Amino acid sequence: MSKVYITDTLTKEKVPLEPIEPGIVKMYVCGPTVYNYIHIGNARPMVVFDAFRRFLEFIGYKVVMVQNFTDIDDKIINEAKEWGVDWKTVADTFIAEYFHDAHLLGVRAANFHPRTTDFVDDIVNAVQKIIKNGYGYVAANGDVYFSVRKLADYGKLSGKNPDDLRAGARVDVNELKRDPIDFVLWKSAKPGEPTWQSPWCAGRPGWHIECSVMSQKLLGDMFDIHGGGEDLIFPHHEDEIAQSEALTGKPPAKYWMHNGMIIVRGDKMSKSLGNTFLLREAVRRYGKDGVKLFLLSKHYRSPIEFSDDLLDDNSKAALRVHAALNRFREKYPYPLVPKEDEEMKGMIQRFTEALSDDFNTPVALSVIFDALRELNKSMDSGNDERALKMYHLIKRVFGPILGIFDTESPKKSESSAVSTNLDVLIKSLIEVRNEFRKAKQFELADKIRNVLSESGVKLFDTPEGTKYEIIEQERKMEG
Ligand SMILES: Nc1ncnc2c1ncn2[C@@H]1O[C@H](COP(=O)(O)OP(=O)(O)OP(=O)(O)O)[C@@H](O)[C@H]1O
Ligand SMILES: [Zn+2]
Repeated sequence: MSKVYITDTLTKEKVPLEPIEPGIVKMYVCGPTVYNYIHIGNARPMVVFDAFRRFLEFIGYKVVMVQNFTDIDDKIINEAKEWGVDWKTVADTFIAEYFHDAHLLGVRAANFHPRTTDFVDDIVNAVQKIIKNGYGYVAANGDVYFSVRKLADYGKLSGKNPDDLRAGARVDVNELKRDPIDFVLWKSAKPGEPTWQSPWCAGRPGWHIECSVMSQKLLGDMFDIHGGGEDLIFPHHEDEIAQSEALTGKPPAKYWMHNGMIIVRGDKMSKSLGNTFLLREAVRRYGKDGVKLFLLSKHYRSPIEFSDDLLDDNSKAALRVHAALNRFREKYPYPLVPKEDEEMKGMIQRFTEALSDDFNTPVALSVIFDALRELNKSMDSGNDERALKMYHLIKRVFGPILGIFDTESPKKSESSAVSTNLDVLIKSLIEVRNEFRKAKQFELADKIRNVLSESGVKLFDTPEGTKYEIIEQERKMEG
């Protein structure tokens, strides 16, 4: 089995992946809080860790993967209140929508998809143990907090220093915590909120404890890789380490892997900031493989600036691959298996080496595009034998490892025709608005902006011109 290197967030070094149990990689990836449709930022860890898992399987590992759903949280409760339904209806709805989107994107389900509220008994037991071990305390109102100062090396994952955090912390007059940087393990409910029984008060788990408990329950005290977006390093993963050390004396995972953020004009794309581009809309406009190439064409730890143009370029690249695969299959509808020759071996080796080097997908993709060029050349020159080899590499070896090119390219369906027309329509309105602005007829220009905004189309004036985004279209359509 070839050696795989990954960048471990804890040591900040590229280290060889040496699983605790040889041959098996146990991986836990933090999943979404389910109160809305997922956006293209949430899709990044889904795509990256799914592809990483496929790659590990390709080189011979067994992989056990867990991805949780946070199904109770203030934001879920607030949405439920707004819509006049209970929290569970909101959570169930967006878990169903999550699976719809994962399927659309060709992201395989994890082995386990635990939900927080299915583990409340275990969470209560864990909180009790943390208190018993001297790391937790009960506040006057029944909240339970983790006492950060009990851990000498708190902050080691994020590089944050408890004294600096303390200096920057906002201290409430009604402070229940003994130290402003303590974090909540169990929180009491406000009137009307859903509750679970506990020895301290009727309430619900804090956010961080769920992942410590579910990962321990499903993967053991210590597993191999803990993953998620880098926005979770602090406080979520830092606090998970603190909790696991308080519970077992060990950190939860041997390695930490974090994907970089999808950025929109300097901010992280996030449901709570409302600057999202829904994954479903992205797949509709750019195709599943266009979106996946967009997410995999940069190294997983680098940020990606959200850009229509970049998505468009990747969508076109995906179409070029589909066109070549289709052309080959028109001649050979049921292509069989070619004999592996030195050229194929060499390309597989380059591909594998790239992914073994901290999962370098941009380099791996360049091998796919080399194979694409050779496929087209071979078809042009009538070398069908070599064309089959290149087809085989793209369609059956490289594609499945990255989770791309496994379905037919999207046909020009009615919906994509609608979306093309919509794009033309919006761009024409933007042009008209710019004409008005040039003529200093700002009232009319604003009217266009407002009408678009009411239809869920948000305009952004950038140095490269006016761009638009369709915001939360599904919700707008209900109202
Ligand atoms: N902009 C982003 N780029 C890359 N990954 C992201 C981005 N936003 C969230 N993630 C990742 O998506 C997963 C689900 O996160 P979560 O549901 O907290 O998303 P969110 O949009 O940030 O929501 P919220 O606004 O509620 O914090 C996590 O692994 C998180 O790190
Ligand atoms: Zn988590």
